[in-house]
Amino acid sequence: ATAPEKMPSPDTSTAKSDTQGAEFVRVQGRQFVLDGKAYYPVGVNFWFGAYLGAEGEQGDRTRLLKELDLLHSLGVNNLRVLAVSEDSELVRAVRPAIVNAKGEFNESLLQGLDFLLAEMAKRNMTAVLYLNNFWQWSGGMSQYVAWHKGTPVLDPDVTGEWNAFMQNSAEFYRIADAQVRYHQVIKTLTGRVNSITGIAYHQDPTIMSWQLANEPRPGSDADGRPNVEVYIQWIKTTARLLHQLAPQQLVSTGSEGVMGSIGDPAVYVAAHELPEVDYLTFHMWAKNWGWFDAKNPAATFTGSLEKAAAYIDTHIDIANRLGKPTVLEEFGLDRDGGAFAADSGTQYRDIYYQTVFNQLHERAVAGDAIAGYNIWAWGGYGRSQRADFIWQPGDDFMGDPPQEPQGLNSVLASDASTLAIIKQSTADFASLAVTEKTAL
Ligand SMILES: O=C1NC[C@H](CO)[C@@H](O)[C@@H]1O
Repeated sequence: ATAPEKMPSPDTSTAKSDTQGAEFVRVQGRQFVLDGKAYYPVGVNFWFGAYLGAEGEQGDRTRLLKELDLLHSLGVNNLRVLAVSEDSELVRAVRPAIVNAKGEFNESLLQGLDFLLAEMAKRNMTAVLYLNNFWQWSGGMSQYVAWHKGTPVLDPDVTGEWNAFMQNSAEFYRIADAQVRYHQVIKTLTGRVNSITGIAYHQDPTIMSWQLANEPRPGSDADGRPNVEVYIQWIKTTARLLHQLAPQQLVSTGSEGVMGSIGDPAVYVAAHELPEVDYLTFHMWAKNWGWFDAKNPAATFTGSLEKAAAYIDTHIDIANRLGKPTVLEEFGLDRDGGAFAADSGTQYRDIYYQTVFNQLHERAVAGDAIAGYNIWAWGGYGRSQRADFIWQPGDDFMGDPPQEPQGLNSVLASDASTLAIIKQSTADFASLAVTEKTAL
């Protein structure tokens, strides 16, 4: 489906317009700019922020305020947040969902997003909101495909068949009525008037960027090549729609980089040289990509650091060539020994974080296109009470979505050594922003 030329502008008649003049994050060459100065969004993945912000039993606003205050004390100025989840039978999908098969929205969860954004604004935080998911843990693209086909969703946590799942998710790009549903979701979110601030989402400078999806891929590495053209077209069409509906905010893809582009840098470049894509994103997964084995660190940790350094340089170099900023918006590492318990160590994680932060900062100081990062993922005060660490509806939310053990990659409020490393890094980037001369 292609977006009709003239998009109906969202109804924001009840919205306040006091954001006039409020500064939105902009792109200037390889940098983000805010209020005439270089801006480095540095922070965490906080996928469950809207869930925590919901009123009553569904959410936990008291905890959310504690989390935001702690994050603010660490110098975090940016959160990457799941803005839409789809109602699904996928066994590891988060429940409840924000939108259902009929296109009806869970108003309580959207008010949770309202509350989150309102509280983030008070702490000078900006948000990256992703509008879909290539993976199963929030319904995502495969749920749209199941709605279209009227058949049970292909569940990778049941079949174990991840290549088939990825190819199935990628069918989303080709299904016209799935795109019509998705466009309706986008119009609803960008046009929503925050029930707390009265500001329309598309006029709210707290929202730095609308992101097409979490980790959209053309398909599986083995079979995804035939989908590349429709994948690129999907990015262009969706980004154009977002620029029509939210002209003051940025658009990003949510791509993992080359590893999320069937391993082909040319596919990643083709997706991100599009003028409709304002900045690049990349993610880095030492465990998932077989670099690091927490059970055998002696044999794998040094190699992981080398592979990570190379992956980072490759993606900053591509962004340099494209002349756009790039953000490392996901990276993480297991707790020592692959443990999940909150009292387990983070020796290797701390070295990994410090090493990555050092490289990002060095490249930023050199004037390269690295413009920010988000660690994956903030668990804060959340804890799992389950012997198997598997999330069940009603449990605390942690940085690990429901498809992964709760504690796998989560950075916890009690992880003092890791928090100290994060705090130092955000301070380094904040001082970089102050010292840099940026043309108005
Ligand atoms: O977006 C993601 N990337 C990797 C995370 C850790 O495996 C995962 O939880 C999430 O789906």
